[in-house]
Amino acid sequence: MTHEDRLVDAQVEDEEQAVEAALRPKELGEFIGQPKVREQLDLVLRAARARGGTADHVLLSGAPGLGKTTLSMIIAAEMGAPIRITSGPAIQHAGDLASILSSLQEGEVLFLDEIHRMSRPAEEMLYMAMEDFRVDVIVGKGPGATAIPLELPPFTLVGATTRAGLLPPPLRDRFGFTAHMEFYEPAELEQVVRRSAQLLEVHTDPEGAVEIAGRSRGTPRIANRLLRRVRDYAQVKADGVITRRIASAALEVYEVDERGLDRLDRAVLGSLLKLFGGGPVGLSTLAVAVGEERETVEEVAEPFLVREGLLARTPRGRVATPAAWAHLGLTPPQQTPSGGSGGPGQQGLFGG
Ligand SMILES: Nc1ncnc2c1ncn2[C@@H]1O[C@H](COP(=O)(O)OP(=O)(O)OP(=O)(O)O)[C@@H](O)[C@H]1O
Repeated sequence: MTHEDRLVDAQVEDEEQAVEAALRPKELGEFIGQPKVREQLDLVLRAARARGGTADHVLLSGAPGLGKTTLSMIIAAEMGAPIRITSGPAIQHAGDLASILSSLQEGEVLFLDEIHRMSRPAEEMLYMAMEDFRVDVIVGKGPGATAIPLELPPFTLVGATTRAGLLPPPLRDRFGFTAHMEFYEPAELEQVVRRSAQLLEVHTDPEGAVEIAGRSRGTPRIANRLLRRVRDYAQVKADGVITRRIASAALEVYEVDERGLDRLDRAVLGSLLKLFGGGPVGLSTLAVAVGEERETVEEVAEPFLVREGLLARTPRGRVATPAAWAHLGLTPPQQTPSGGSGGPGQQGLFGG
């Protein structure tokens, strides 16, 4: 199973981009949740506008689908500035960055997604561009190479990263404002669902929105995606109105349970509980039992299970928490005096 196969994955799919664009809030007042980020950003932008200048560089960190691209567009809109969108992996040479920077207009917002994945020479060029609005373009090679300084118009860099800790400190320090985006509360996701339903002209009753929000893993992108699938179901199987019953029946078809776990998550948890007595069990052994690649279990399923407090990664292997037993409606085995579960899948038997 890959990221793309999953309804509850937070990565954006290609065909999803147009509909996402239609659902994006356009101004700060419309942006739901993240109260601290909104309040702080509002101050930064108001102050910049009052000075008649350009806003400070902004770093947004947080998991995929939490609204970093949306917020960068809002920053541009609130500043009345154009926006240029690119990403770290697209900038492999310093020259790529130089050509983007030299074509920016005064006050323009440059959104650099996945900024931690930029090449080293490009990153070093960015330091000077951010601080002095200047770059040195190197012409020629070897001992005859010369650096030609190029003045840039003032601009606002909005960098986005899933992990701010991956950024080298000199880059991190050059941002005037850093915001960490948290996962959304269910009540906030409910608002996201209600707002999107209105834009998509689908009728959702309050309970229907609650049901979708509760299964959206704290992520607006997933909430919007589940809403679209529930809308399909409501249109095909009912009168088009999303009620709690319709939402839960639709998401049962798509195998997304009431806590947002999908088939893969439940397969991992189910194996851990039923075959290995709740662990500890090694990652490789667990992956074989589920019939998936080790990386899929580790990178695709586990982060959410850990965040939900259903699974723990310990030095001795993966361990299910009491909440995992409760979620799958199973009873944990009696503890043996040695502290192990006594289940059939102990680390010693299967290695891993
Ligand atoms: N606070 C919010 N209020 C309403 N809708 C939101 C909010 N945040 C995100 N969304 C919606 O969720 C979708 C994903 O948001 P966005 O593309 O901005 O996420 P992202 O963090 O940039 O993701 P990635 O890191 O994968 O690029 C968009 O359709 C957007 O409309």
